[in-house]
Amino acid sequence: MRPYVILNAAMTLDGKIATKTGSSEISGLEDLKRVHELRKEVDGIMVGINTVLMDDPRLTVHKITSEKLDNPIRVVVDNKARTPIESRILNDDALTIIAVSNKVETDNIIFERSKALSEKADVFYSKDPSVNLKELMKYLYSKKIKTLMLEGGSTLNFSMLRENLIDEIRVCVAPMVVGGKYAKTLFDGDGFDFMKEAINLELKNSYQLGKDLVLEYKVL
Ligand SMILES: NC(=O)C1=CN([C@@H]2O[C@H](COP(=O)(O)OP(=O)(O)OC[C@H]3O[C@@H](n4cnc5c(N)ncnc54)[C@H](OP(=O)(O)O)[C@@H]3O)[C@@H](O)[C@H]2O)C=CC1
Ligand SMILES: Nc1nc(O)c(N)c(N[C@@H]2O[C@H](COP(=O)(O)O)[C@@H](O)[C@H]2O)n1
Repeated sequence: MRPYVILNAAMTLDGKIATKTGSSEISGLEDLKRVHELRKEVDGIMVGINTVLMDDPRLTVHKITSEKLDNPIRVVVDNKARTPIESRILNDDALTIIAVSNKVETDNIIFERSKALSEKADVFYSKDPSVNLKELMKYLYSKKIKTLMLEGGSTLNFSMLRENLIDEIRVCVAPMVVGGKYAKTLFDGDGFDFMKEAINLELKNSYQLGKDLVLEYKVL
């Protein structure tokens, strides 16, 4: 068993989720409120380590008022235990799970960092050199995460997609373009070689929110 996974992101019309320097404020206020309504509904929110290093996100419900007392559990996929100990994701607002790779077994620095992180978070130790996402999903389900919001970045998005671990994609398309071949897109990673390998989607809903366009797809 694994959580039901909803990928949510904001991108420019040219598919970028950040500029080449990592600047990523894309959504308008209305869309951010939609995102936080979704955060309120899910049991967990997951990001890759580069997103933590670039954005220092909180990943809590903080742009809307909520009667719900608990924030979702935060999850960071972090092979080498690089999550800074002072980062906001480790504050007391919610429980945090850091998933690290088996590099902790052979690299003393990584081991020491994961030990320090375990004082502030629940550390999941994967058996593989890059966190085994299927294994991680099973673990999250065992921790009562039945619905998981995936909030980027592009590398983790593609790994989750390739492993068939995404059920829905909700994307806010902002009316702007930034260009740049080094700017992150919605899905990066290695990509597929041929169109016949593409993951097919079905558009379920689309609507305008302020200046932005929201598209909601089911992954087939
Ligand atoms: N506009 C938006 O909606 C959003 C934008 N962003 C932006 O995205 C950018 C970050 O994206 P990106 O650089 O792609 O990084 P990610 O946040 O996707 O993190 C990728 C890293 O996660 C680690 N990792 C561990 N296991 C896996 C695995 N199985 N598969 C994939 N990754 C794994 C790796 O770390 P290691 O290298 O240590 O091995 C990898 O390099 C930032 O600029 C951020 O602002 C992020 C979220 C939303
Ligand atoms: N939906 C959305 N729109 C944008 O414009 C964004 N830049 C993001 N980014 C994601 O939200 C995280 C920040 O969360 P906090 O406000 O700090 O809780 C960021 O790290 C991305 O995952 N999302």
